[in-house]
Amino acid sequence: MNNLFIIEHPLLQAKLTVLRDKRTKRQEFRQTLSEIAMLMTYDITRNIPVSHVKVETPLEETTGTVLNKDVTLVPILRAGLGMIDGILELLPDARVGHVGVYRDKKTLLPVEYYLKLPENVKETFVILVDPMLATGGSALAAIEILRQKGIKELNFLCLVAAPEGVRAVHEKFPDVKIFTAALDRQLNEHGYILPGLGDAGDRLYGTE
Ligand SMILES: O=P(O)(O)OC[C@H]1O[C@H](OP(=O)(O)OP(=O)(O)O)[C@H](O)[C@@H]1O
Ligand SMILES: O=c1cc[nH]c(=O)[nH]1
Ligand SMILES: [Mg+2]
Repeated sequence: MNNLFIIEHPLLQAKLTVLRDKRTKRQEFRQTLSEIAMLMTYDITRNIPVSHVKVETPLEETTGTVLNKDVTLVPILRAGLGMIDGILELLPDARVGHVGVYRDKKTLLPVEYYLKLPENVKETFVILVDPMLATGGSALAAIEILRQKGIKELNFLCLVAAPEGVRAVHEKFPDVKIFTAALDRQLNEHGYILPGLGDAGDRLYGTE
């Protein structure tokens, strides 16, 4: 699939296994999700725009690299928040916008309830963040909102994706880059990802 990037690094896959394990308790789940997000940031920023500057080492002048675009992280509440601290470890200066979308448990349709973005968001490198891409409804709702704000280039960082969700996003927005640690098998009849890791928001916040 075009514009789908599966990050298969062993360190990351080992952490994903901890998250999948139903015995993993809240504190370890939180910590591990944050760590995995940090590791994925390394990959997702591979194509971030840079410029070159002169730098003096103690021995001579050489050419160095600086990032030349501000970064905006946009977590989809609530579960996306669980990845933000880890990403900020590598991008401490990033701005954070918030999009509140939850999935109605019966209809599985997205319900939007909050939006706050930085003023200049369309001039920045934007990373939309949510650990779970299931039917794709929540991601699509968030992407529509960001597109309406004039954001053209979008990177979507998730952890576990279902083929149904990837298809739904790419049917409508083929140019959105989706980065994930796993492309799982399918959705069950309640819209949960199989094998998945359960309800990410509930496991993070103890609301199961
Ligand atoms: O692709 P979809 O079918 O839309 O499902 C994925 C969404 O479901 C979960 O959120 P949830 O609705 O449980 O909200 P929460 O994060 O507040 O728990 C998850 O964090 C995604 O946002
Ligand atoms: O498997 C799933 C699907 C949607 N949301 C989750 O948190 N988990
Ligand atoms: Mg949830």
